[in-house]
Amino acid sequence: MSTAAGRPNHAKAILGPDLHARLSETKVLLVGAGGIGCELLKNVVLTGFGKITLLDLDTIDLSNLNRQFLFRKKDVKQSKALIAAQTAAPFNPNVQIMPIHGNIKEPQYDIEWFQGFDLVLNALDNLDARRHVNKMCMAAQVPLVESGTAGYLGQVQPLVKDLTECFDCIPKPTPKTFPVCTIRSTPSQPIHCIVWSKSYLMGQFFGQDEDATGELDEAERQGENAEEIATLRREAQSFNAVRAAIRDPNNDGSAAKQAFQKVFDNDIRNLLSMSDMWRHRDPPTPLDYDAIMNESFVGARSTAPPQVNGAVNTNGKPNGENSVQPAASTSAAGPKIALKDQRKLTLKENLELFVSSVNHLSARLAGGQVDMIEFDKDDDDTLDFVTASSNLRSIAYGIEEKTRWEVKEMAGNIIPAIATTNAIISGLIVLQALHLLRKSYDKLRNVHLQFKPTVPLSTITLSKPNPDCGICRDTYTKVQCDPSRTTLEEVVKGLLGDDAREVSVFEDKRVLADPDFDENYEKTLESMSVTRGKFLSIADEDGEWSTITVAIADLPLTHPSSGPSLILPDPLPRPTKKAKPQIVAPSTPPRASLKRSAPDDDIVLLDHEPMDNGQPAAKKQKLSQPELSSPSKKRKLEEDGIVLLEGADDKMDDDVIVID
Ligand SMILES: Nc1ncnc2c1ncn2[C@@H]1O[C@H](COP(=O)(O)OP(=O)(O)OP(=O)(O)O)[C@@H](O)[C@H]1O
Ligand SMILES: [Zn+2]
Repeated sequence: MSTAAGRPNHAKAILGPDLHARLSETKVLLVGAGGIGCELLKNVVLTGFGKITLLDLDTIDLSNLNRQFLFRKKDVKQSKALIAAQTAAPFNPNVQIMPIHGNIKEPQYDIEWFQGFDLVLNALDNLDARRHVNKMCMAAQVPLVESGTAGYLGQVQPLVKDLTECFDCIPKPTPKTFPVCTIRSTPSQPIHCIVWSKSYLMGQFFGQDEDATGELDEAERQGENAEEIATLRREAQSFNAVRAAIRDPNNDGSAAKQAFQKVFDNDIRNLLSMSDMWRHRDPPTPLDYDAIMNESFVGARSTAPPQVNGAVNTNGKPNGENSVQPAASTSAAGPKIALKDQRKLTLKENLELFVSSVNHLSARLAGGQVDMIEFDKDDDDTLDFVTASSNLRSIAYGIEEKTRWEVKEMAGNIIPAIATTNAIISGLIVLQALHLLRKSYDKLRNVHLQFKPTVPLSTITLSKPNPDCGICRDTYTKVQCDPSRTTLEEVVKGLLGDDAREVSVFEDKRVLADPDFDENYEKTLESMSVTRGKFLSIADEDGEWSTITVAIADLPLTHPSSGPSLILPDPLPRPTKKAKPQIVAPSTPPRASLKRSAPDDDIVLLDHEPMDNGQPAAKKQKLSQPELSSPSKKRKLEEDGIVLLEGADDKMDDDVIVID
């Protein structure tokens, strides 16, 4: 029987009537309707999970169609969740699919919402959303199956609070970073130029206006080197002039030339004047706009391969290392028939691409539709800009140029998505989900799809939670309240009851109170933006007791408006005694995080200041003080990219890009 109506019989025969009947009552949440999510939805529908909620924030892109089989060309630009639900619903008329077009991080998807599910299945593509769902599932005590694919590799991991590791038990590998001087002044590889262009230059030209004048005035007052400050001021002013020209509605195209001359000519000349810098390395060559355009430019080195048919460049030498870059408009890498994206551009072509991309981006900003533009690998104008500007920088520094295709891969950190991998992983997710529903916890496995033809799948018995984990070792609880009428003190003191321990209180990365800082206790939660969907963490000062993490939920709908503004849990949460505080990383080696595309995860631009959460300086300052005696919290903050400086002498790793 192969009709939709008959399909559940297959599942029933395999699962047995009991589990099959239970499945129809099972409420499952699927987060993500992309590559894995589409396959997974098809599987859960056919298996007979009766009540499926499918959530995705995105709309369908043309590039999704080669592997996200629930979508067709006519669906492009429509909500992924809606269309996936519509396409999959007829596969099994016995199931209900409730699609939601939204971001899982929105506050309405709070602890109570998560508690409405029996099971959560992740099909996400970024660390941030994965960590969020992990925390929500730990707080709501709902089992989660986490998954990811990267090319031919994949992983499925069931996560159950108190029974197994959670997603955050093992620190994820530190994102790839480069020393700031390499990016700013002394690149030696194509990736350095791509990072510079994507993460620095894009922001300077098209990003939000960050007026550095105040900071420089302050630095001057503090007695910093006056000459250096004057140079920084000049640099900021010339960037401001270019930014203004780019945003000028009357820009006649001259902004692109101005931008080019600033970064590829003037700035390089300034760098060359620091002769010490070039004692042991090859100096860069300033690029001359007019000479390149009229094909008379001589001077920059190119590593572009020789042209076909033994072609020679304008000065008679074959192209290659240390030869002179021709300004000719023929392709440096091959015949004209090569795909536009897959051939290297000449110097002049790169300049022309720079000019046209700046003009396009400038028109978008000057038109007032947007006030800033960020790099997006699927936005042709930003990709053109990053391709052209990174290649121009490479040429100035004698580094090999890259094709637009290669730049897209490197800047977008893309590993090709493989539909078969997604299909295998989605099948494995359902198998683990069934173990969870049967409560066959001893059968749960961490499964890896690997590149070994003889052993394509490896299964690993699940590890116990890491006792130092800053997420799953917390004691979770919930308060229902009206945040506009409830003070921090009412919540904290109410939850601690007779417990008179000294504590610090956090909301995410913000320190709201500690034993020496109690001004916030009398404030309402709302005045500190602690509202529905957020968590407060109450950490023991001595690190002896587990942190109490409190989910903020709304008052019940039936709660009388004249009733109390806060309903505390009954019984009150009981933190557990920690074995011994440790400030060491767990012994388990970090595993590779499986994410196929995570352009924003791979590069960290760290400022000397801790992350600005829009908080006043005093509170940000709190973060840099050593009172964070809850070791798990400290480790978690460090993983989040917050650097806790223990004292005045503490130094930042120099393996970090600091862009100011
Ligand atoms: N915070 C979030 N809330 C809801 N959905 C999310 C969130 N973050 C990511 N997603 C969704 O997770 C899905 C991941 O799927 P996938 O990795 O196939 O990405 P994609 O965007 O479809 O593909 P590609 O990145 O290759 O263009 C995407 O559809 C994305 O919209
Ligand atoms: Zn954990």
